[in-house]
Amino acid sequence: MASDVQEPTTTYDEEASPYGELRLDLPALTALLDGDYAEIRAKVREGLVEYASVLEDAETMTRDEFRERVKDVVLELAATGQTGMGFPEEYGGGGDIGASIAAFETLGFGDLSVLVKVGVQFGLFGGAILQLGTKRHHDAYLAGLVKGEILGCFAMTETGHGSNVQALGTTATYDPETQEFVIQTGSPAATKDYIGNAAKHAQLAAVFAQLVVGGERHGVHALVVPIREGDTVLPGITITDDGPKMGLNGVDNGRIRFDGVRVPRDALLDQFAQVTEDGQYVSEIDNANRRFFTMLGTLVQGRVCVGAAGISAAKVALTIAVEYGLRRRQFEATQDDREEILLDYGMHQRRLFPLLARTYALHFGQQVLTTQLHDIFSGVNTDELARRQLESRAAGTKALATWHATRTIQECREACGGAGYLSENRFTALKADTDVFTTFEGDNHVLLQLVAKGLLTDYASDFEDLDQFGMVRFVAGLAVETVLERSRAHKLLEGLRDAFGSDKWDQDTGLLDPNYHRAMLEFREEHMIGGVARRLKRGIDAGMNPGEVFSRVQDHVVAAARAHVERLVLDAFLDAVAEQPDGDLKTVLNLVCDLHALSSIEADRAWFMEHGRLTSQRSKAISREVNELCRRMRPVAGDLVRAFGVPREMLRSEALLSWGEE
Ligand SMILES: Cc1cc2nc3c(=O)[nH]c(=O)nc-3n(C[C@H](O)[C@H](O)[C@H](O)COP(=O)(O)OP(=O)(O)OC[C@H]3O[C@@H](n4cnc5c(N)ncnc54)[C@H](O)[C@@H]3O)c2cc1C
Repeated sequence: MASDVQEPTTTYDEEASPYGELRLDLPALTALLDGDYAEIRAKVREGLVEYASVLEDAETMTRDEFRERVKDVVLELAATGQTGMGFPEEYGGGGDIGASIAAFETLGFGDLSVLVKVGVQFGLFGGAILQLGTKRHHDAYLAGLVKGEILGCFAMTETGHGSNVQALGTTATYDPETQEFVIQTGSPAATKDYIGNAAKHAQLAAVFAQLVVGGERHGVHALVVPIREGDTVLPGITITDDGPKMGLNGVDNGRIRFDGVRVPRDALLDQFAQVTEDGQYVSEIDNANRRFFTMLGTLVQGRVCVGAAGISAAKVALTIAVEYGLRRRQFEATQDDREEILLDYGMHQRRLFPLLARTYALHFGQQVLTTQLHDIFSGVNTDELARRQLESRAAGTKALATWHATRTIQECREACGGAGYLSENRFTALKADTDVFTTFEGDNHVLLQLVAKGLLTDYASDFEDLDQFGMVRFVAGLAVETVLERSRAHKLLEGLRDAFGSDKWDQDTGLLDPNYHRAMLEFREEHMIGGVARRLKRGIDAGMNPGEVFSRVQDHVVAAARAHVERLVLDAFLDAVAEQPDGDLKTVLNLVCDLHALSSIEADRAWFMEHGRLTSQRSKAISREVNELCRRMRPVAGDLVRAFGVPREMLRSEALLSWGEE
């Protein structure tokens, strides 16, 4: 695609602009976005182009044919080594977790059934074997699954329980006579449900079940259970298809029931708990809750990947909408004798550019998360607190990124008008396939409650022992001063007054001052966390049931968590900009970051006004500034989306993207 499609019709007073004339070095920006794993991303991009026809196959093939096609693509990818990068080298993997996330993120530009099937096979199933299993499981399965010779599924969710996994109904009961576990589904609600790879292709399942040893229940554990040989489902196992879905129809999701299925003692993935031959349950982690959350914590990579994929899907949508906006004309709006370019309309800029800026912010937020994950899982960082913070950050980033994807894809579809509605222009698949990102790997609202739990308890060492009610009791049990201390908003305000040298820092500071942006987001975060803590404590002190207190405060809890992650994302963007040497690239990034920060404040201006941080005058000034920033972004908008490096073939949209060419 040409990089100089249409010059904007709007002119600017460059001298009056704090950014001056905008020039963008496209390769330099792409290199910055691709980061440390540019080579791997390039390889995955090439691969995407090779099997680009899969995007069309999703529309033309029957569901059964398409599932087989997707499976074949996944196996081809496995053969090239693109999907095994996170596994140890001794089993044919690449031994680099950061690389595996970068590869997955880049795969997110392509067909999302392929992406999700890769996620199920290598991330979920492979991740369970790697993280929850021990050497004998690694020796038995890893080399085969990395090559795609062993296909597996991750059978955690049941019809009755998705978010509350601790309440699963499937049981694995140890029989010391035969040294086997007996897997039993029990009630219909305990049927494994929505399980990717289960309906057709998986030979093995990592089954999550309540472990019963010597008549005693020890909570949820995972076991490897063979479910199929060739196409034949094994005795005692019933598998049914989940049927057509809203999207991702290249993935074979299914339901599994187990009736007295026996597996050897070795089938228990026993990294965190073992069962001896004579039926003794042994674990170094005494507390069942903590054990459970420790096990789940090792699977955090799945969440990191889904957030990354959401951001990639948003990039695809924005690339199409901005490129189309640079070509499509409607109405004669200026003196020019031609109709106006869509992207020159203020409204079009307003709709797309804040989303584009936020995509950049989330990209940098995700980069920080990936680095943290890599360091912790590669043993570079062994700090326990950092591990807990990583889990929280992964949950929060996944929620923000996937909601952002849903919103962005819809706006971009509308921005392409009727053309956006045609399947050949990609939005049908983007909308349908990403919709569930907000639900799987943890429902977003539930994930944000997890984030809030960490914040309210300051990631205390017993953080993982606490369920919702435990958390309420924990906060309620804190001394009043401690709860007040948790609300650092007051102190923060004093600090800000000193730092800005003004009592009215929130009115006097320049709207484009990054310290102002950060201060606003930090104030909101601290104020909200403090407010939640006080409300929880007040409810308990008044003798209310902890469950009821929590339920009443829940909207506040989720808002606080969201505010926290918003601030983390802004910090990541600010840091990325600050690290750049002075020059054109930094200037453009500053503009994008300013737009992200100010449009975020604008989006929540009711809250800031309610809490005395924004006068109505300043609020209006912020809206004017957002408009101005959008106008200024217009000349570089095309290159800002091109820097994402979405391969042309992944956009499809032939007619749409050649619009206006003679
Ligand atoms: C296409 C697809 C693929 C999937 N693949 C797999 C897979 O391979 N393996 C697997 O194990 N699972 C898989 N899942 C399951 C998925 O992880 C669950 O659907 C998800 O965790 C949500 O659980 P649920 O459906 O039971 O929803 P529920 O937990 O019933 O939630 C329903 C609604 O209630 C709300 N809610 C729940 N609890 C609370 C609370 N405490 N407070 C306030 N609101 C609450 C939620 O926000 C949500 O909006 C898949 C699902 C789909 C749709």
